[in-house]
Amino acid sequence: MMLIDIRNLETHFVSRKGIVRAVDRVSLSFDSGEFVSVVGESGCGKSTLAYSIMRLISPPGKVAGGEVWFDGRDLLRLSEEEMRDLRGKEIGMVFQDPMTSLDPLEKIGDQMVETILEHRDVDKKEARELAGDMLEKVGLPRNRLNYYPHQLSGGQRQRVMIAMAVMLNPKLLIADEPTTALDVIVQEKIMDLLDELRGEGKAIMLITHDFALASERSDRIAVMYAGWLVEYGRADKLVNEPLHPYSQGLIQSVPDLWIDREIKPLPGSPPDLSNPPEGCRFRPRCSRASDICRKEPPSVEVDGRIVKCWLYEVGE
Ligand SMILES: Nc1ncnc2c1ncn2[C@@H]1O[C@H](COP(=O)(O)OP(=O)(O)OP(=O)(O)O)[C@@H](O)[C@H]1O
Ligand code: NI
Repeated sequence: MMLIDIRNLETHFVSRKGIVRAVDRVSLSFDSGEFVSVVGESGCGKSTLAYSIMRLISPPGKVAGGEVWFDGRDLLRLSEEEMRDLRGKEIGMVFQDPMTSLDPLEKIGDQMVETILEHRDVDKKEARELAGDMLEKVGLPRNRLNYYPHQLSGGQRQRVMIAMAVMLNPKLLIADEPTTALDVIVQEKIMDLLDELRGEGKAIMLITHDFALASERSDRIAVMYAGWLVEYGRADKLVNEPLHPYSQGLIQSVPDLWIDREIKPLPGSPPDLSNPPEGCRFRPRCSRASDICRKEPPSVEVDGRIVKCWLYEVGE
């Protein structure tokens, strides 16, 4: 049994224009000690997938179907109280902008200690000790406990967020664009840190629109397009020989992946999800589209990978 097994997950947002199927029957699973990246352009449903796992979708959004098996339990069937206890303790999450999740008026150490005391049976002194240990673990000096968030750089704040996300020793860490606002060197250091946590046996789910970043560290890559999981499989295979035309397009548009190769930008942009194209949602941008693509493609297993594309349906 895998640590996390997502089956047919569906999350909708109801808008004036209709129902937005931001996560549309997505299935994927991975195990402890695996680093999985979820990639895709803006608006393809990556964050919605993460928030759905954490049950943090609020109206007008709603998880409309599916299962999220985590360590033997379906998270979608837990009570709100069980879920609150599980967040942070069993699944940690780092969000894109640390300033929205850190309290600007409270010192880093006090914020960390509060969370530890909520979940752990320790006294204040022990909690502070643990908070200091966690800062050191993410490469910050202990005295940062006495700093306010605004006294830290963006990279340091992101480290604090990661320290807070892993201080209760969760089995899974979900990081949604944790390095987007950071320069390349700091970005690499944060990636090293995630790598290290994977090395300790945690599962890492990194959400990023940066295919190059994903390809460097991941064991597996999930490619999302317009709410669909269009390709999922081992990272090395997916990067070297992408199967889905969207994966191919994404990879060809990334400068860092190959040196001797012409970079081809991927024309167009993802559809408006309140009114997606009929059949394959990638069809209007796909150079290999044919008549059959007016029908929704099946998810096919090819070479240990899952691909949602008619090209791989045997007999078509
Ligand atoms: N609170 C919301 N209300 C209505 N629609 C939403 C809401 N949050 C997300 N959506 C819609 O769901 C779809 C997926 O959005 P999501 O934020 O999950 O994409 P993403 O892949 O994380 O994009 P980005 O790379 O920009 O973060 C988009 O069409 C978006 O407009
Ligand atoms: Ni997002």
